[in-house]
Amino acid sequence: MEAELFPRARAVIAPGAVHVPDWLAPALQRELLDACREWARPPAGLRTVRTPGGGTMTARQVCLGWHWYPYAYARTAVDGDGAPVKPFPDRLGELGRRAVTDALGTGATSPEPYDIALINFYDADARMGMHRDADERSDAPVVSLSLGDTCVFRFGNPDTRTRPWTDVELRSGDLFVFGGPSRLAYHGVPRVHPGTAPPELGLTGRLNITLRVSGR
Ligand SMILES: O=C(O)CCC(=O)C(=O)O
Ligand SMILES: [Fe+2]
Repeated sequence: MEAELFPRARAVIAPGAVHVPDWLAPALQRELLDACREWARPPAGLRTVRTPGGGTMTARQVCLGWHWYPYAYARTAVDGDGAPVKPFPDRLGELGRRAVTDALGTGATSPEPYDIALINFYDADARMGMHRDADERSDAPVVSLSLGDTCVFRFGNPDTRTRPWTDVELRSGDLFVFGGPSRLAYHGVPRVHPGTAPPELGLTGRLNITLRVSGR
């Protein structure tokens, strides 16, 4: 990664949606990457998600706490090997709370604990279409952590899949939190920039971890 002339600034992208660059220290990125490699193993490991229309998502996914499939949550990998979903680790819950406080302030923390992690792995050609995270029964903010390659993260509005939106560059270690009026905003990943991960991390591709509250 090139050295920046100026450090990238934290930015409010929409009401309740905040980008905090370089939130995860390199050692924590390494720890999370190692953990993702373990979580990706079977049973209930990394899988290709099939949509009801017959398509497949190009980002592959593994879940912790609750298993997401289009468009609901289950306790087992119902669209995979059927195994029980791996437990949601306490340390991710703590990380989620700290992320919300740092991004949105103490008033924004959810009374319910974070209990879902969706981990998406993007290779150079993977992307994610515009969608809303609408299968949770909680309005607690979604916490997004990025590792590896830089991507374009498109953050839109709650009403339409189309403009207005803002394209944000998410790099390894960046935090993005969306809650409040932006909790149900459409968002997606139109592009990953291959080969942009910090070399010392040791990841080819991009991982994104979203932490959520199920409300169940
Ligand atoms: O990869 C990202 O940055 C976004 C992932 C996402 O929107 C999701 O998992 O619902
Ligand atoms: Fe999403």
